[in-house]
Amino acid sequence: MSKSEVFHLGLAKSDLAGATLAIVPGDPARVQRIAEKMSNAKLLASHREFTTYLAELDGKPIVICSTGIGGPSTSIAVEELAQLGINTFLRVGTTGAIQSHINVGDVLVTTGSVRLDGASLHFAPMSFPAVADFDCTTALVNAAKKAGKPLHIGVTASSDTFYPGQERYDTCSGRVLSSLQGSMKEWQAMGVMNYEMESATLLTMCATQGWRAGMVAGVIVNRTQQEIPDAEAMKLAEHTAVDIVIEAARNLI
Ligand SMILES: O=P(O)(O)O[C@H]1O[C@H](CO)[C@@H](O)[C@H]1O
Ligand SMILES: O=c1cc[nH]c(=O)[nH]1
Repeated sequence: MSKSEVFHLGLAKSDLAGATLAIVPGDPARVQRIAEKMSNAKLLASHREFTTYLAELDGKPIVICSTGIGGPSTSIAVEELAQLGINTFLRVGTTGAIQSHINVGDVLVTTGSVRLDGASLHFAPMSFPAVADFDCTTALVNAAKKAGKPLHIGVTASSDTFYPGQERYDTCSGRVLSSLQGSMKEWQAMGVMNYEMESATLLTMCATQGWRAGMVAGVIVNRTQQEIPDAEAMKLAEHTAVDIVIEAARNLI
C-alpha cells in the first residue's frame, strides 16, 4: 500500500487500481463478506470505522469501504473516496421497516430520503432533496427483481439517531422529545418505507456534487411488530441485499 493521500481512510489513489465505483455498507465487518463474494479480495486499510477492501468484478476493480454509523462518518468516507477517484456509491444496509405490509427479509430500494440528519445540511439547505441517482436506482431495482425477493421502492427516513429520531421508547429514559413524538405515525401516513441512518447524507452530498449514489437495504425488523431483530433474520437480510448490490455494481461499471 502506498502512503496515504487522505486524512482518515489510510489510502492512496494508486491503491484503488482505477476503481470508480464503491460499495459502502455501514458495518466494517460487512466489508470483507462483500469483497469475498467477488474475485481477488484484498484488504487495503482499516482505520476507526473505515475498513476498505479492493476486489474485482468481471475483471474490473471495485472498492468496498464501510461508512460507520450515521451521517458525519459517512460524509468523511464519501469525500475521501471521491478524492481518490470514486464517482459512484452504492450503499448496502440493514433497515427497520415501518409499514405493516413490509416483511423481515424483504428488500428496499430508496428513491429519496427524508433528511432527519444534520450532516446533509453542511452540503445543501433543507429545501434540496436527498434524491438517489436514476441509473443507480434502476440498476438496484433490476438486480432485486432478478433476485426474486419481495421488493419495495420508495422513500426512506434517514435519521441521525437510532433511538429518539426513529421514535424508539425502549431506552433508559423511555422519553422521546415532544417534537419527535408521533413522528413515526406521520412518516407511515406519508408512505415512508423505513428507517436507517446514512442515506440522507450520502444522497445529498452526491446529488450536489455530481456523483452517483443509490441505496439498497435488507429489512431486519418491522417496527409495527417488534423492536429487536433476531440474529438469523439479520444474516439473511444482509446476504440478500449484498447479492443485489454486487449485481447492480456489475451493471454500472
Ligand atoms: O447495517 P448498516 O449499513 O450499518 O445500516 C443500519 O444499521 C445501523 C443501525 O443499527 C445504521 O448504520 C443503519 O443505517
Ligand atoms: O430499525 C432499524 C434497523 C436498522 N437500522 C436502523 O437504523 N433502524
